[in-house]
Amino acid sequence: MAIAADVPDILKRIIARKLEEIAERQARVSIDELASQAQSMDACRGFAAAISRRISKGESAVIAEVKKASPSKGVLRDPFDPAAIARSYEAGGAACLSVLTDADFFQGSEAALQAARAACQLPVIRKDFIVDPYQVVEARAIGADCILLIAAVLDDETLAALYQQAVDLGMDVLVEVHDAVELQRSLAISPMLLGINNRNLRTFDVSLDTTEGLLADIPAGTVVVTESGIMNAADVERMQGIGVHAFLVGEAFMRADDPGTALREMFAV
Ligand SMILES: O=P(O)(O)OC[C@@H](O)[C@@H](O)c1c[nH]c2ccccc12
Repeated sequence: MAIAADVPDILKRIIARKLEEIAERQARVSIDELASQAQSMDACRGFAAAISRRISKGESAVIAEVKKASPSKGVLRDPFDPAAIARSYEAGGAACLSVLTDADFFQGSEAALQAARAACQLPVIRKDFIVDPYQVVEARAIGADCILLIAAVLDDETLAALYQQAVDLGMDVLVEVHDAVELQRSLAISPMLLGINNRNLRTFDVSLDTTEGLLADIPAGTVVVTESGIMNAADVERMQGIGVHAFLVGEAFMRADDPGTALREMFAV
C-alpha cells in the first residue's frame, strides 16, 4: 500500500506535489522549448473521433489504461512493459489508450506514454493531474492526443482556459467529474468527452451508482465515459443498460496476464 489509509485527502497531497514538480520542470525546460518540440510532433490521432466511431457502429468504446500502480491499490503490474501492453490492448480491440504519467503516486512516466504510443496506432490520453498550461504543452510534446482535466482540482476559469489551450494544440479533452456540482460546472464548457469517475479521489470509495446518479442531468448527445471500478462483464452490462457506451478501465486489465485478452473477454457480447 503506497499511501496510508488514514490520509484524509489524497487529492490535496497529489496536487501539492504536482505544483512542486511543475516548478522543477520549468527550471529545466522552458515552455517555449516545449512548444517547439510540440510543433514537430506528428499529428494527433483523433481520440474523441475514435470513441465516436465505435459508438456510432453500435459498439462500446474502451479506453484501456496503462497503469503500473495506484495510491489506492499499490503496484498492479510488475514487470510493467508499456509497449507490450499497448500492443496487447490494440489486438484486444481497445479504441484508445490511457497512460498514467504521474511518477510519484502512480509510478508512471512520459517515457511510458511515448513507448505505448509508438507501439500501436491508437490515440493516447495523458493521464495526469493537469493544473498548469506548462503541462498541456508538455502533453503534446510527448505525443499525447488527448488530456484529462479533473474538474475537482480546477476552478471554472482554469478549466476553460486549459481546455481551450489543448484544443488549440490539436488535442482532445476528457473532462472528469465526480458529483453534481462538478458536472454542472463542466457542462458550462460543453466538453467533447465527459468522464464520470466512479472513484472518489478523496476517499477512494468506488461505486458505479455515481455514473447512474449523474446520468439524468447530462444533455443527450454528450459522450459519457464511465471511469474506474469496471471489473467484469456484469459491470459492463449494467452501464450499457443505462445507455453508457464508453469505458475507462485500468486495474482489471493490469492484473490480467494478457491485458488485451481480458479486454476482449470483458466486452464480448
Ligand atoms: O483502475 P480502474 O479502477 O479501472 O480505473 C481506471 C481509471 O478510471 C482511473 O485510473 C482514474 C480515473 N480518473 C483518474 C484521475 C487520475 C488518476 C487515475 C484516474
